[in-house]
Amino acid sequence: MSASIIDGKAAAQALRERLAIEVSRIDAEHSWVPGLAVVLVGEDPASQVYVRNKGKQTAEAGMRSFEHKLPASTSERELLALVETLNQDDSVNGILVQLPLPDHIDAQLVIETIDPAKDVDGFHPMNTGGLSNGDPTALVPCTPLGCLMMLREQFPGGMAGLNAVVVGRSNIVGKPMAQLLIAESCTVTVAHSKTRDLPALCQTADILVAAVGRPEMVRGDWVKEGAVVIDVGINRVQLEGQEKARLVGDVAFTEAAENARAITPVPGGVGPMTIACLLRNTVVAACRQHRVVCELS
Ligand SMILES: Nc1nc(=O)c2c([nH]1)NC[C@@H]1CN(c3ccc(C(=O)N[C@@H](CCC(=O)O)C(=O)O)cc3)C=[N+]21
Repeated sequence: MSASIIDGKAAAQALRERLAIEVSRIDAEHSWVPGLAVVLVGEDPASQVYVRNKGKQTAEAGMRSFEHKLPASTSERELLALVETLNQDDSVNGILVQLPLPDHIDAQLVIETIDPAKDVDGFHPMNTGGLSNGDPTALVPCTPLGCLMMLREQFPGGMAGLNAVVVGRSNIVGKPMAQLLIAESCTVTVAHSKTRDLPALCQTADILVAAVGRPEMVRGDWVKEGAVVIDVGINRVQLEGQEKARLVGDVAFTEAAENARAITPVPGGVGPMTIACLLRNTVVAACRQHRVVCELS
């Protein structure tokens, strides 16, 4: 079988178009627009890519974008004070503090300082707890949410009873992805660096989500015939004799595409959907804060 390629870029654009329509409806009926604040401390390259695309797309959807770029030397106290200011600011409906943060800042403390109602990353314990309890009002982390949306398109009849393997157990992707798949009634296994015989485990997966951050670790023969493969990895690899770094996923794409029924590419797969879901979470959060019904389909 040769896999169909899941077009995350197109799916993200379609989602952003629906968001723009909802934002203009809200503006017309209620005279406010959702606002998203992004805080970047220091100069992590992955975060810079993210911020670049995000600011543009927030504005294109008709929303307000507030960027706070702070030097790497910013103290924990200063960052917490900024978060508290943003918590109090009614024009800010969503707050995202880019991770990773410099070592001298306690990232968990920063996350726990964000008002859970404005935590559009879905990292606050109130939201992670809500997700695991099946609370429909919990804000869901953007990357796993984007993966779920693409999976739902692949399984019009639902995912109940399917074997899902999530490779990676991070708080940002692996754990919340597993929760979402459990809620879809999949049988979920979370694999990680200590997992024994990872290839054999992956071969049992109807749904395989790779989120480990290791370039092309998942090989073609790990993929079951007809599986749907979601590649969350965004790895910059420097090839010899080439000037520019190339982006590759956690999955060896060409090999895996021979066995998979459908697969996300890198770039153009999960990445664009992550940003679109961030905007979605901001619109949803803004509607809740204003106690108006969100009419997103
Ligand atoms: N609090 C927080 N939340 C995050 O969600 C978060 C973060 N911190 N820190 C950094 C990482 C990274 N991240 C990306 C999202 C989209 C693309 C993206 O759109 N990638 C394009 C490629 C862009 C390119 O060409 O370089 C694609 O995959 O097609 C990349 C990276 C979100 N992150």
